[in-house]
Amino acid sequence: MNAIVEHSQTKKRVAADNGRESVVTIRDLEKSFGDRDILKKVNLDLFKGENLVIIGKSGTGKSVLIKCMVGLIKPDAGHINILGYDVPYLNEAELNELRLQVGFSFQGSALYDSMTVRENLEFPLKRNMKLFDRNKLNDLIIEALEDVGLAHAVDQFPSELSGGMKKRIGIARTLILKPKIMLYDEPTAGLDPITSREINELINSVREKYHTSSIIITHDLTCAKQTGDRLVALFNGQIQVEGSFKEMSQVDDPEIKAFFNY
Ligand SMILES: Nc1ncnc2c1ncn2[C@@H]1O[C@H](COP(=O)(O)OP(=O)(O)OP(=O)(O)O)[C@@H](O)[C@H]1O
Repeated sequence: MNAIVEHSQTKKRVAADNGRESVVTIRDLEKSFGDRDILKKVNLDLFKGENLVIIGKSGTGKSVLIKCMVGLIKPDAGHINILGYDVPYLNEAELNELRLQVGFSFQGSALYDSMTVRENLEFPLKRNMKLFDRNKLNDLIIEALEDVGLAHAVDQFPSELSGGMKKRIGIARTLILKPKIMLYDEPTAGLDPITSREINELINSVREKYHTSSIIITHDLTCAKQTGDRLVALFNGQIQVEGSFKEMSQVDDPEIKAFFNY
Protein backbone atom coordinates (compact mmCIF):
# COMPACT_ATOMS: atom_id res chain seq x y z
CA MET A 1 0.00 0.00 0.00
CA ASN A 2 1.54 3.29 -1.05
CA ALA A 3 -0.79 5.77 0.47
CA ILE A 4 -2.87 6.23 3.54
CA VAL A 5 -6.39 5.03 2.92
CA GLU A 6 -9.04 7.13 4.57
CA HIS A 7 -11.77 4.68 5.43
CA SER A 8 -15.25 5.25 4.28
CA GLN A 9 -16.88 2.94 6.78
CA THR A 10 -19.38 1.49 4.37
CA LYS A 11 -17.20 1.26 1.28
CA LYS A 12 -15.89 -2.18 0.38
CA ARG A 13 -12.16 -1.82 -0.05
CA VAL A 14 -11.52 -4.49 -2.63
CA ALA A 15 -9.98 -2.00 -5.06
CA ALA A 16 -7.16 -1.17 -2.65
CA ASP A 17 -6.39 -4.79 -1.97
CA ASN A 18 -4.36 -5.53 -5.10
CA GLY A 19 -5.85 -9.01 -5.40
CA ARG A 20 -4.45 -10.20 -2.06
CA GLU A 21 -6.21 -13.09 -0.37
CA SER A 22 -8.11 -12.00 2.71
CA VAL A 23 -8.09 -14.54 5.57
CA VAL A 24 -10.16 -12.30 7.85
CA THR A 25 -12.93 -10.09 6.48
CA ILE A 26 -14.87 -7.88 8.87
CA ARG A 27 -17.74 -5.76 7.58
CA ASP A 28 -19.93 -3.23 9.37
CA LEU A 29 -19.26 -4.79 12.77
CA GLU A 30 -21.19 -3.30 15.66
CA LYS A 31 -21.05 -3.95 19.38
CA SER A 32 -22.56 -1.98 22.28
CA PHE A 33 -22.58 -2.59 26.00
CA GLY A 34 -25.72 -0.99 27.42
CA ASP A 35 -25.90 2.49 25.91
CA ARG A 36 -22.18 2.56 25.08
CA ASP A 37 -21.45 1.96 21.41
CA ILE A 38 -17.98 0.40 21.34
CA LEU A 39 -17.63 -0.82 17.72
CA LYS A 40 -19.51 1.29 15.17
CA LYS A 41 -19.46 -0.37 11.77
CA VAL A 42 -15.88 -1.60 11.78
CA ASN A 43 -14.47 -2.77 8.43
CA LEU A 44 -11.17 -4.64 8.35
CA ASP A 45 -9.25 -7.19 6.29
CA LEU A 46 -6.30 -9.33 7.28
CA PHE A 47 -4.40 -10.50 4.23
CA LYS A 48 -2.61 -13.82 3.97
CA GLY A 49 0.91 -13.70 5.38
CA GLU A 50 0.83 -10.17 6.73
CA ASN A 51 1.37 -8.73 10.19
CA LEU A 52 -1.42 -6.24 10.76
CA VAL A 53 -1.08 -3.92 13.76
CA ILE A 54 -4.14 -2.32 15.36
CA ILE A 55 -3.40 0.79 17.37
CA GLY A 56 -5.81 2.88 19.40
CA LYS A 57 -6.07 4.37 22.82
CA SER A 58 -7.18 2.45 25.88
CA GLY A 59 -10.82 1.41 26.00
CA THR A 60 -11.45 1.99 22.32
CA GLY A 61 -12.59 -1.58 21.68
CA LYS A 62 -9.49 -3.39 20.39
CA SER A 63 -9.89 -6.35 22.72
CA VAL A 64 -13.64 -6.45 22.10
CA LEU A 65 -12.89 -6.66 18.37
CA ILE A 66 -10.48 -9.55 18.80
CA LYS A 67 -12.89 -11.35 21.15
CA CYS A 68 -15.65 -11.02 18.53
CA MET A 69 -13.25 -12.65 16.08
CA VAL A 70 -12.76 -15.77 18.19
CA GLY A 71 -16.40 -16.00 19.19
CA LEU A 72 -15.91 -14.99 22.83
CA ILE A 73 -18.19 -11.95 22.34
CA LYS A 74 -21.20 -11.93 20.03
CA PRO A 75 -21.48 -8.78 17.91
CA ASP A 76 -24.81 -6.97 17.59
CA ALA A 77 -24.55 -6.61 13.80
CA GLY A 78 -22.16 -7.09 10.89
CA HIS A 79 -20.08 -9.88 9.41
CA ILE A 80 -16.88 -11.62 10.45
CA ASN A 81 -15.51 -14.19 8.05
CA ILE A 82 -12.36 -16.01 9.09
CA LEU A 83 -10.85 -18.67 6.82
CA GLY A 84 -14.32 -19.16 5.34
CA TYR A 85 -16.07 -19.45 8.72
CA ASP A 86 -18.99 -17.08 9.34
CA VAL A 87 -17.96 -16.52 12.96
CA PRO A 88 -21.05 -15.02 14.67
CA TYR A 89 -23.20 -17.90 13.44
CA LEU A 90 -20.98 -20.85 14.40
CA ASN A 91 -22.10 -23.52 16.86
CA GLU A 92 -19.73 -24.69 19.62
CA ALA A 93 -18.27 -27.54 17.54
CA GLU A 94 -17.56 -25.22 14.61
CA LEU A 95 -16.08 -22.62 16.93
CA ASN A 96 -13.71 -25.23 18.34
CA GLU A 97 -12.73 -26.18 14.79
CA LEU A 98 -11.97 -22.53 14.02
CA ARG A 99 -10.03 -22.05 17.25
CA LEU A 100 -7.63 -24.83 16.19
CA GLN A 101 -6.64 -22.57 13.31
CA VAL A 102 -6.66 -19.23 15.11
CA GLY A 103 -4.17 -18.85 17.95
CA PHE A 104 -5.07 -16.24 20.54
CA SER A 105 -2.26 -14.88 22.70
CA PHE A 106 -3.96 -13.14 25.64
CA GLN A 107 -2.81 -9.94 27.36
CA GLY A 108 -1.69 -11.99 30.32
CA SER A 109 0.07 -15.21 29.36
CA ALA A 110 -2.88 -17.21 30.83
CA LEU A 111 -0.70 -20.10 31.96
CA TYR A 112 -1.95 -22.48 34.64
CA ASP A 113 0.18 -21.81 37.71
CA SER A 114 -0.26 -25.30 39.14
CA MET A 115 1.09 -26.94 35.98
CA THR A 116 4.66 -27.17 34.71
CA VAL A 117 5.52 -25.67 31.34
CA ARG A 118 5.28 -29.17 29.83
CA GLU A 119 1.82 -29.72 31.30
CA ASN A 120 0.67 -26.29 30.14
CA LEU A 121 1.73 -27.14 26.59
CA GLU A 122 0.28 -30.65 26.71
CA PHE A 123 -3.10 -29.24 27.65
CA PRO A 124 -4.25 -27.93 24.23
CA LEU A 125 -2.82 -30.98 22.46
CA LYS A 126 -4.79 -33.37 24.65
CA ARG A 127 -7.95 -31.28 24.84
CA ASN A 128 -8.17 -29.97 21.28
CA MET A 129 -6.20 -32.50 19.23
CA LYS A 130 -7.00 -35.58 21.37
CA LEU A 131 -3.31 -36.41 21.20
CA PHE A 132 -2.06 -38.68 24.01
CA ASP A 133 1.02 -40.43 22.58
CA ARG A 134 3.85 -39.52 24.95
CA ASN A 135 6.57 -39.39 22.30
CA LYS A 136 4.51 -37.27 19.92
CA LEU A 137 3.52 -34.96 22.75
CA ASN A 138 7.15 -34.60 23.78
CA ASP A 139 8.33 -33.87 20.23
CA LEU A 140 5.71 -31.16 19.70
CA ILE A 141 6.37 -29.59 23.10
CA ILE A 142 10.11 -29.44 22.55
CA GLU A 143 9.68 -28.04 19.04
CA ALA A 144 7.34 -25.29 20.29
CA LEU A 145 9.69 -24.46 23.17
CA GLU A 146 12.69 -24.36 20.85
CA ASP A 147 10.75 -21.95 18.62
CA VAL A 148 10.53 -19.55 21.56
CA GLY A 149 14.04 -20.31 22.84
CA LEU A 150 12.92 -21.93 26.09
CA ALA A 151 13.38 -25.69 25.75
CA HIS A 152 15.36 -25.65 29.01
CA ALA A 153 12.31 -24.41 30.95
CA VAL A 154 10.16 -27.46 30.19
CA ASP A 155 9.94 -28.69 33.78
CA GLN A 156 9.63 -25.31 35.48
CA PHE A 157 6.47 -23.81 36.94
CA PRO A 158 5.18 -20.41 35.73
CA SER A 159 6.05 -18.86 39.12
CA GLU A 160 9.72 -19.61 38.39
CA LEU A 161 9.65 -17.69 35.08
CA SER A 162 10.12 -13.99 34.30
CA GLY A 163 7.33 -11.97 32.65
CA GLY A 164 9.02 -12.22 29.26
CA MET A 165 9.48 -15.98 29.61
CA LYS A 166 5.81 -16.41 30.51
CA LYS A 167 4.83 -14.46 27.40
CA ARG A 168 7.03 -16.73 25.29
CA ILE A 169 5.55 -19.86 26.84
CA GLY A 170 2.06 -18.44 26.24
CA ILE A 171 2.97 -17.96 22.58
CA ALA A 172 4.47 -21.49 22.43
CA ARG A 173 1.22 -22.90 23.82
CA THR A 174 -0.69 -21.15 21.05
CA LEU A 175 1.83 -22.13 18.37
CA ILE A 176 1.78 -25.79 19.28
CA LEU A 177 -1.52 -26.21 17.41
CA LYS A 178 0.14 -24.76 14.26
CA PRO A 179 -2.49 -22.06 13.70
CA LYS A 180 -2.91 -20.28 10.38
CA ILE A 181 -3.75 -17.00 12.09
CA MET A 182 -2.22 -15.53 15.26
CA LEU A 183 -3.93 -12.84 17.33
CA TYR A 184 -1.63 -11.07 19.77
CA ASP A 185 -3.32 -8.86 22.36
CA GLU A 186 -0.73 -6.43 23.79
CA PRO A 187 2.21 -8.84 23.42
CA THR A 188 4.76 -6.49 25.00
CA ALA A 189 2.63 -4.98 27.78
CA GLY A 190 4.55 -4.72 31.04
CA LEU A 191 7.88 -5.83 29.56
CA ASP A 192 11.17 -3.93 29.56
CA PRO A 193 12.45 -2.63 26.18
CA ILE A 194 14.97 -5.46 25.68
CA THR A 195 12.47 -8.22 26.44
CA SER A 196 9.89 -6.41 24.30
CA ARG A 197 12.31 -6.43 21.40
CA GLU A 198 12.78 -10.18 21.83
CA ILE A 199 9.00 -10.70 21.73
CA ASN A 200 8.76 -8.56 18.58
CA GLU A 201 11.49 -10.67 16.97
CA LEU A 202 9.63 -13.79 18.03
CA ILE A 203 6.41 -12.54 16.40
CA ASN A 204 8.35 -12.01 13.17
CA SER A 205 10.09 -15.39 13.34
CA VAL A 206 6.76 -17.16 13.94
CA ARG A 207 5.51 -15.61 10.71
CA GLU A 208 8.67 -16.69 8.85
CA LYS A 209 8.55 -20.27 10.08
CA TYR A 210 4.80 -20.97 10.06
CA HIS A 211 3.65 -18.51 7.36
CA THR A 212 1.01 -17.22 9.73
CA SER A 213 -1.12 -14.14 9.19
CA SER A 214 -1.26 -12.08 12.36
CA ILE A 215 -3.15 -9.30 14.06
CA ILE A 216 -1.16 -7.50 16.72
CA ILE A 217 -2.96 -5.15 19.08
CA THR A 218 -0.56 -2.79 20.74
CA HIS A 219 0.02 0.57 22.40
CA ASP A 220 3.74 0.05 21.99
CA LEU A 221 5.11 2.08 19.08
CA THR A 222 8.31 0.05 18.90
CA CYS A 223 6.26 -3.14 18.65
CA ALA A 224 4.10 -1.56 15.93
CA LYS A 225 7.18 -0.45 14.02
CA GLN A 226 9.11 -3.72 14.33
CA THR A 227 6.25 -6.13 13.59
CA GLY A 228 3.71 -4.28 11.44
CA ASP A 229 3.58 -4.51 7.66
CA ARG A 230 0.43 -2.41 7.87
CA LEU A 231 -1.12 -0.43 10.67
CA VAL A 232 -4.74 0.53 11.24
CA ALA A 233 -6.01 2.96 13.86
CA LEU A 234 -9.19 2.15 15.78
CA PHE A 235 -10.55 5.38 17.26
CA ASN A 236 -14.08 6.22 18.34
CA GLY A 237 -15.30 2.75 17.41
CA GLN A 238 -14.13 2.89 13.81
CA ILE A 239 -11.04 2.10 11.77
CA GLN A 240 -10.05 5.65 10.88
CA VAL A 241 -6.87 5.36 8.82
CA GLU A 242 -4.36 2.78 7.69
CA GLY A 243 -0.88 2.72 6.25
CA SER A 244 2.71 1.78 6.97
CA PHE A 245 4.31 2.90 10.26
CA LYS A 246 5.99 5.80 8.49
CA GLU A 247 2.79 6.88 6.78
CA MET A 248 0.79 6.67 10.00
CA SER A 249 3.37 8.69 11.90
CA GLN A 250 2.86 11.53 9.41
CA VAL A 251 -0.95 11.58 9.48
CA ASP A 252 -2.35 15.03 10.15
CA ASP A 253 -5.02 14.01 12.64
CA PRO A 254 -4.89 15.15 16.28
CA GLU A 255 -5.75 11.73 17.76
CA ILE A 256 -3.28 9.81 15.60
CA LYS A 257 -0.63 12.50 16.17
CA ALA A 258 -1.13 12.30 19.93
CA PHE A 259 -0.61 8.57 19.72
CA PHE A 260 2.67 8.89 17.83
CA ASN A 261 4.05 11.83 19.79
CA TYR A 262 3.35 10.93 23.38
N1 LIG B 1 -18.01 -7.78 28.65
C1 LIG B 1 -18.09 -6.45 28.74
N2 LIG B 1 -19.14 -5.87 29.34
C2 LIG B 1 -19.26 -4.53 29.41
N3 LIG B 1 -18.34 -3.66 28.90
C3 LIG B 1 -17.27 -4.20 28.32
C4 LIG B 1 -17.08 -5.61 28.21
N4 LIG B 1 -15.91 -5.84 27.55
C5 LIG B 1 -15.40 -4.61 27.27
N5 LIG B 1 -16.20 -3.64 27.73
C6 LIG B 1 -15.97 -2.20 27.59
O1 LIG B 1 -15.70 -1.92 26.23
C7 LIG B 1 -14.72 -0.89 26.12
C8 LIG B 1 -13.60 -1.37 25.22
O2 LIG B 1 -12.85 -2.36 25.92
P1 LIG B 1 -11.56 -3.07 25.30
O3 LIG B 1 -11.08 -4.03 26.34
O4 LIG B 1 -11.88 -3.61 23.97
O5 LIG B 1 -10.57 -1.84 25.16
P2 LIG B 1 -9.13 -1.84 24.52
O6 LIG B 1 -9.17 -0.92 23.35
O7 LIG B 1 -8.66 -3.23 24.27
O8 LIG B 1 -8.35 -1.15 25.70
P3 LIG B 1 -6.94 -1.53 26.36
O9 LIG B 1 -5.94 -1.05 25.37
O10 LIG B 1 -6.94 -0.72 27.62
O11 LIG B 1 -6.90 -3.00 26.59
C9 LIG B 1 -14.27 -0.58 27.53
O12 LIG B 1 -14.90 0.60 27.94
C10 LIG B 1 -14.74 -1.75 28.35
O13 LIG B 1 -15.06 -1.37 29.64
